[in-house]
Amino acid sequence: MSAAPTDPTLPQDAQGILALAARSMFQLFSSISQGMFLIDRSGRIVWVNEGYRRFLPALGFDGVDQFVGHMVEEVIPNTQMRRVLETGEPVLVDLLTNKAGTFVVSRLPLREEHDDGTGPVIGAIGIVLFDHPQTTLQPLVAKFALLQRDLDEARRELASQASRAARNGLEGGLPRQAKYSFASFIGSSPAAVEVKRHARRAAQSTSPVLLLGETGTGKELLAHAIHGASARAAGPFVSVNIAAVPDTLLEAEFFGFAPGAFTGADRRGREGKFKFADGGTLFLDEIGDMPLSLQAKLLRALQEGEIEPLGSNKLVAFDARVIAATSRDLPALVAQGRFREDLYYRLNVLPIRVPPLRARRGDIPALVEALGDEVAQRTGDAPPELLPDALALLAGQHWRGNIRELRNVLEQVTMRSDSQRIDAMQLERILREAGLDQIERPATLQPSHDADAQAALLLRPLSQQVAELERKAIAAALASTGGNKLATARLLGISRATLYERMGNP
Ligand SMILES: Nc1ncnc2c1ncn2[C@@H]1O[C@H](COP(=O)(O)OP(=O)(O)OP(=O)(O)O)[C@@H](O)[C@H]1O
Repeated sequence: MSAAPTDPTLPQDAQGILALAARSMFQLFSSISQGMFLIDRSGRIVWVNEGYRRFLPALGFDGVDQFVGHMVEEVIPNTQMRRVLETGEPVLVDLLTNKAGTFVVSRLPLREEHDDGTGPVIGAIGIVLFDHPQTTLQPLVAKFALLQRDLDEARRELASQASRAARNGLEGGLPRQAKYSFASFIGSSPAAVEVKRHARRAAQSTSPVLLLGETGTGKELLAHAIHGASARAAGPFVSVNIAAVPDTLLEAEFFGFAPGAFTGADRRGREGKFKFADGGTLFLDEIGDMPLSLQAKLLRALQEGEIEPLGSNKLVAFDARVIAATSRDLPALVAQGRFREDLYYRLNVLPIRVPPLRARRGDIPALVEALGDEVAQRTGDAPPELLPDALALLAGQHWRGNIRELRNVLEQVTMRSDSQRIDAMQLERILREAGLDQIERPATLQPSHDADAQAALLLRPLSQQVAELERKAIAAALASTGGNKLATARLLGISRATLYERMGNP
């Protein structure tokens, strides 16, 4: 059988075929990727393709001359190209965030020609696979952001534990003490002052406290502060996040277990969180997620002051003050039969509603300053300075994730901006790049025809304008106190009778 005739336009030797494959792969990547550049052995940019040039303005360059010829880390913030040069290892897929946005990138080493591909590294190639991954790779990026957030929180916690340990002269065996005090709760708006007043009062009592509020509003922070200001401050502060522990492990986590209580259990048995919290405070976070099957046992423990470790048949007394928290609507869960009514009343002795950030927008400048300093300390960058129009833009947002989300935005600002002074336009761009889906623009930042409309609104009878403002203030205060009239009246500095009168005469 004769071999098929070879194509005379193709190289006939293996080396030639490989060289051709490498050339066409290079061209293919150059045309299908969003952009490509090359650096030499010293890390200097030596070439960029057409695609890459469109990122230059966002990186702060007017022309390619300001980019090519410079060291890669001088012109691309947060780049990891140097590592590829140093290790010779490719990074096939990575996320890069800098002031030009977030990108999915590849980094490949370039080696001197060598038969087995192990020649010395003579440069590297950077490829932007996707820009705007927020839209193209939304699920992946959302997951990444979530993981990043958890990692940041864990790092913060570790850092603060380490500094406390250093202060206490401890190496290991950290005491379980309050991490925050009332001073850590930033805010002097009426809603913030009111919630701190309630919490301080709760610290003087021994009854159970129930902290209610959206995610990220500071419920855990307040639980620490209440413990730290209570007579039990010298005792332990022990917390259980009920939503984070699998249902099957919760009972052992709460009450402990006797030696050999179940297959796989530690032979020596273990004490539970109730016992760990003896003499101190037990913080039950996400109590609304407590499985119904365990609620009866929790209720009994709270009523009797005794627990029964799994598999022990023995009752053990404990002495812990309970603070519970939830972002869920407990009365609704009770109505649906998913939360025991008797347990709800047992926990709801001192309820404290923690207002969402949008109900205390006046605290945003102080929070920006405190959280900005904290971010700067961690990243080693200077804290961002937000100009008044940028602060107004922040104040106008909905803040579904509350303080946690605000901190995240400040982290993005520090990471994505070169200048320290940020105005509303820069901030709006960063918010968009950070994936904030809906950006509210406050009236003061609307285009001028809106400003005209605002001016016209001021030219109406004063009584009408005052009544309107009063209605808005009452509605906002009612929303922030969850409809509690006494707290609303206090917040607004009026008597309850006046509040009822104003509500009846809108
Ligand atoms: N008033 C505040 N001042 C300063 N930092 C705050 C304030 N409130 C919350 N934080 C910070 O915001 C983050 C979230 O707060 P925290 O964990 O207490 O909220 P949470 O209501 O318990 O949230 P979740 O329900 O999701 O557990 C924490 O890092 C906390 O330190």
